[in-house]
Amino acid sequence: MPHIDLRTVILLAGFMTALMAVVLFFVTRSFPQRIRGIGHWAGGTLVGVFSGLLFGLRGLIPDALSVLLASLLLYTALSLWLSGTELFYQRQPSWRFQALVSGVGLGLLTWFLLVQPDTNARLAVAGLSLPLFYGRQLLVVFRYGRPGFISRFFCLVLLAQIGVLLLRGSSALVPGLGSDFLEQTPIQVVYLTAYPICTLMITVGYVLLATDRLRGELEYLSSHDSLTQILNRRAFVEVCEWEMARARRHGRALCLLMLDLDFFKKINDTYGHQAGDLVLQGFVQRVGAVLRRGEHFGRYGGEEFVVLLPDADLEQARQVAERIRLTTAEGPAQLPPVTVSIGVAALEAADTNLDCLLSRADNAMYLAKANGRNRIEVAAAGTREEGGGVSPAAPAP
Ligand SMILES: Nc1nc2c(ncn2[C@@H]2O[C@H](COP(=O)(O)OP(=O)(O)OP(=O)(O)O)[C@@H](O)[C@H]2O)c(=O)[nH]1
Repeated sequence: MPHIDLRTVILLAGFMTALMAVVLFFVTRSFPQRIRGIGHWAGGTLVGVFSGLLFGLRGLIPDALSVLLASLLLYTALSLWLSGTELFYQRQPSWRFQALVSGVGLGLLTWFLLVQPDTNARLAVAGLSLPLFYGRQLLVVFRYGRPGFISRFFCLVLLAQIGVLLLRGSSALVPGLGSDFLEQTPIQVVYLTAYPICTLMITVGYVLLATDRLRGELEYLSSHDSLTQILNRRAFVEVCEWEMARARRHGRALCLLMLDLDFFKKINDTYGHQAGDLVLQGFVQRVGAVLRRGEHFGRYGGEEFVVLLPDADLEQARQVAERIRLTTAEGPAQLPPVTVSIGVAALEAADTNLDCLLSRADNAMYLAKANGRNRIEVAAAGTREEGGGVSPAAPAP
């Protein structure tokens, strides 16, 4: 095996991890405060760097510093990392678990340094207790992480780190395989090279997780209405186009509802704009409760909303519209009463684009307004012109 200066490896890895700590501190400062845990990751990385430096000075400084203080810093660093991950996923930090593992680990390390000196026992204690911190992080990411490449990458790196530590810890218990910390044995060379690389990759994982969270939030903000949290017009149109193409490909039905709250201006004028906002939110909540998975709901503008019903024929769509009309009129007692007018249109072969379908639903909705509001009008097949082909089957308010 080629000669590798292990002290240099540790110091170099410490330098690179210190750079990652700086990156994480920048991320902490520039990312929104609501994304929690990044500060803990940055702090843990910095503490870990000092711990690595002390370990690297083994033999040059007293053991109390290069073993005990270094270990204390390492357990602290891993506690901060674990807490950061728990906070990142809106979990309570597991303080008791962290205190227990750190307390038992540090107690045994002190015993095997000062009372009954035994290097292999210390390596075994560290190798078997530190994976508990990584294992718990792994569980948190596995349970609460957003499915996708970044979570998978992070879990794999954590698994690799757990493997490296367990290998080192258990090999210290096998007679003949134990060695001192900076000794040039194959197992120690592998351990002291793999461990810092995994540590570095974990810090890269933290940066990736944080940027992925921010990307997800920006994506949500750009596609959802800020008042009602449903799809905004742009995102709804995208969904509609996708569903229209799918319906055409598979020869399936598709219906669109155009909903407009009645006399909404009066609500604003009578109760104030804030009460108007609450009415809009209450309306969205009630309509959301009527809709099923796979049905899409968007805010088209002001007090105008749209619902897309894949695989629904006109009769099914009319039934959904009626449930929406009823639940709106029932409204909660603590909010100003409101009603809704609804236009229903089904996708037809003649609808060359989404605008055709939207305009037929819109026309039917205007007819519902003209016919007295708080009612449903259905655009009959083949109607393209304003006001044409309205079903008389619409229920009376
Ligand atoms: N509170 C609140 N009001 C809004 C919002 N967006 C639009 N509006 C109001 O909605 C009202 C719409 O009024 P109009 O277009 O005249 O329609 P309407 O009073 O509902 O009458 P009809 O549609 O004919 O039944 C306007 O007063 C807008 O200011 C919003 O986000 N919050």
